[in-house]
Amino acid sequence: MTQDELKQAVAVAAIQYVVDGEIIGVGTGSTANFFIDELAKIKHRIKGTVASSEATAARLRGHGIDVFDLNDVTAIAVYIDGADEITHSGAMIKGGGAALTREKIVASVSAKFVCIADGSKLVDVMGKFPLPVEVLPMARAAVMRKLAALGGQPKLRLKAGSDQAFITDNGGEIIDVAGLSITDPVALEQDLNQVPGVVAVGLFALRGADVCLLGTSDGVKTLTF
Ligand SMILES: O=C(CO)[C@H](O)[C@H](O)COP(=O)(O)O
Repeated sequence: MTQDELKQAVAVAAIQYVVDGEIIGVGTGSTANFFIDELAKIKHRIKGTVASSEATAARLRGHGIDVFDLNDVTAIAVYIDGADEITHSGAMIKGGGAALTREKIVASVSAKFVCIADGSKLVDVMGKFPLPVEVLPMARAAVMRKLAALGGQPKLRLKAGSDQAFITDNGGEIIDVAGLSITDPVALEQDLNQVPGVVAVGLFALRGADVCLLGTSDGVKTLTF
């Protein structure tokens, strides 16, 4: 199976976690996009959604699915999103699609986090995928020095085909940190959360996934944490 077929398979499997009559949190990225297209087929069953990015909101609305402002919502039944890496304990690196801050906020309000990923995302130790960190632009250099002091190789994310910084939906910039071997993701997330100028770190360990639907050539495997 191709990687896209695996993503499609987990997107289909995720529909069983959609709670009828409730608001669903929706992630960002290519796997989340497959899920959105599946969700559109049962949109009459849900109250609506909260989106983790402008791109996701646009895709949901394109399917005629209601998108609520998080400020108008008190509870989200389930949050469904992809990941760049996930461990056997449900900790994740996210933010390859630059939506980590809103993803973390929407996930924090959600009763359950269902991660949907192709099998290549399951790792023993995270860090092969560079860790995305969203920063306020004025703090970029200061935060990069701190990240280098932690042993990482920080690199400012650029707009594709340009030498300009990529700007997130929140007006922030993204630093991608290579070279980290993340043996204690909870401690690293706590430490990086304390660095002034960091808006959000793409480590989801303090609030990891509750379930991971993993696409493999043997079918969709369900990991629960
Ligand atoms: O965190 C994310 C976006 O910020 C994505 O969930 C992550 O990058 C995985 O993306 P894809 O499903 O395209 O592999």
